[in-house]
Amino acid sequence: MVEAGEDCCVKVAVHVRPLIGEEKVQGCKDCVTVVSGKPQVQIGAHSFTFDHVYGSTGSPSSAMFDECVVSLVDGLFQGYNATVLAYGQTGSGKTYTMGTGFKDGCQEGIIPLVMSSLFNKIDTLKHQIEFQLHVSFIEILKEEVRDLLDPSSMNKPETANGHAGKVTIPGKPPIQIRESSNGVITLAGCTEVSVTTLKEMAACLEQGSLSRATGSTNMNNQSRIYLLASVQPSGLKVVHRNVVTFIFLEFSSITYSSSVMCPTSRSHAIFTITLEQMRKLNSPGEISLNDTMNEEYLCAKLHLVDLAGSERAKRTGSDGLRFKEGVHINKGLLALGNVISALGDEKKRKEGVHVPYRDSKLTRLLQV
Ligand SMILES: Nc1ncnc2c1ncn2[C@@H]1O[C@H](COP(=O)(O)OP(=O)(O)OP(=O)(O)O)[C@@H](O)[C@H]1O
Repeated sequence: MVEAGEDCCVKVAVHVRPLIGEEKVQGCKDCVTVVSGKPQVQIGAHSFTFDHVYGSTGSPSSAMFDECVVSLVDGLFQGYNATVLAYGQTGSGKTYTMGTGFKDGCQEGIIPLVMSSLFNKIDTLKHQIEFQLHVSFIEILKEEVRDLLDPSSMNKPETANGHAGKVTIPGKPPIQIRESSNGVITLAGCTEVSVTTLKEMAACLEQGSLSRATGSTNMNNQSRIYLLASVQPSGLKVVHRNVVTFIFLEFSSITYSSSVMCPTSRSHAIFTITLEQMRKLNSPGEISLNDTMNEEYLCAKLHLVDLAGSERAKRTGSDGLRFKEGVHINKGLLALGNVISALGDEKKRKEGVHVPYRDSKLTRLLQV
C-alpha cells in the first residue's frame, strides 16, 4: 500500500467486520454497503471513499496485511518509521484486527503477522547485517502512560469498576515523556525488552495485552473499523520524525443498543518495535583501517496502535469515572485528528506549519 520512499504517504483502509453472534440473534442488519468494484462504502445516502475496503463484499480481510502493512515492515529495514493505527467505535473490531486480544489463546491479526514477517526477513539477512530488536508496550489511560511490560507489576483480576488493574510497586515513579535535543521522544522509566526470537516478541505482546485495562460501556458491536498506516523516511544514520496523517471520520448512522454490555478497551495501546541495524559497508575481503568508519547504523520504529473506542461519551451511557475516561479518550483522538490534519496538508507541512503534538500524550508518543 505504501511505497517506501514516498513522501509522507498516508493511507486509510476500512475493515467492515461481519455481524457476530449476539447481533445475529438480535436480528441486527448491516448498515454499511460496499460499492461494487470501488474502495467505497455507503451509509444511507452518504458515500465514503478510502484507499482500501476489506470485509463484507470488499476485498478479503486476509489481503489486508499484504496490501497495507507488509511494505511498512520492509520499510523498517530501510530505516523508515511507520505507524499503523486502528480507529473505530467500541466493538468495531480494532483489537481483533490488530491482534492485541488473546481470546481463547487465539492469536491472529496484524501484529502477529508483522512479527512473523519481521523475523522471516531477519532470518534471510542475518549473515550480512547485525540486528537488535526492542519492544515496548504501553497504554495511555486518562492521559497517564502505563507500562504494560513492567516486570514489577502483576495482573489483577477485574475490579468492581470494571477495570482489569495492575498492581505497581509503591514509590515507582510515573513514566515520563522526554524529548532529546535532536527531537527523539523517549519514555523515561518504560520497559524496553530486547528480543531475539519470534517467541520472545510474541510473549511481550501476550503479556501486555493481558495487562491492558478494560471496562464496559453499553455500546454494542455494530460498528466499523478504520485502519490507517503511514510511513516516512527516517534516513540513514538518523532517526527522523514520523509523520502520521489521519482522516477523521464519524459515521453517525451507526446504531447502538443500550442492552448489550461488552468488554471494551478504554485505553490507547501502543506496541512499538524498534529495529536497529549495523551494516558493514566494506566489501568482503577488503581490509579496513577503521572499522567504525565503515559501519552504517540504521534505526527505525514501527508503532502499532489499538486506539480506544471513538464513540462520544454521551452515546455510551457512561457516567462518573467512565465518563471522565471518555473525555480523556476523546481529547486524545481529537488531538490525533488535529496533528494528522496539520501533517496531511502537504503544502502547509512544507511551509513548516505548527503541528500540535503536545496536545496529548498519544500524539506526543507517536511523534517519532
Ligand atoms: N473481522 C472479524 N470477524 C469476526 N469477528 C470479529 C471481527 N472483528 C471483530 N470481531 C469480533 O467482534 C467483537 C468486538 O471486536 P473487538 O474487541 O476487536 O472490538 P474493538 O473495536 O477492539 O472494541 P473496543 O474499542 O471496545 O476494544 C469481538 O467479539 C471480536 O471477536
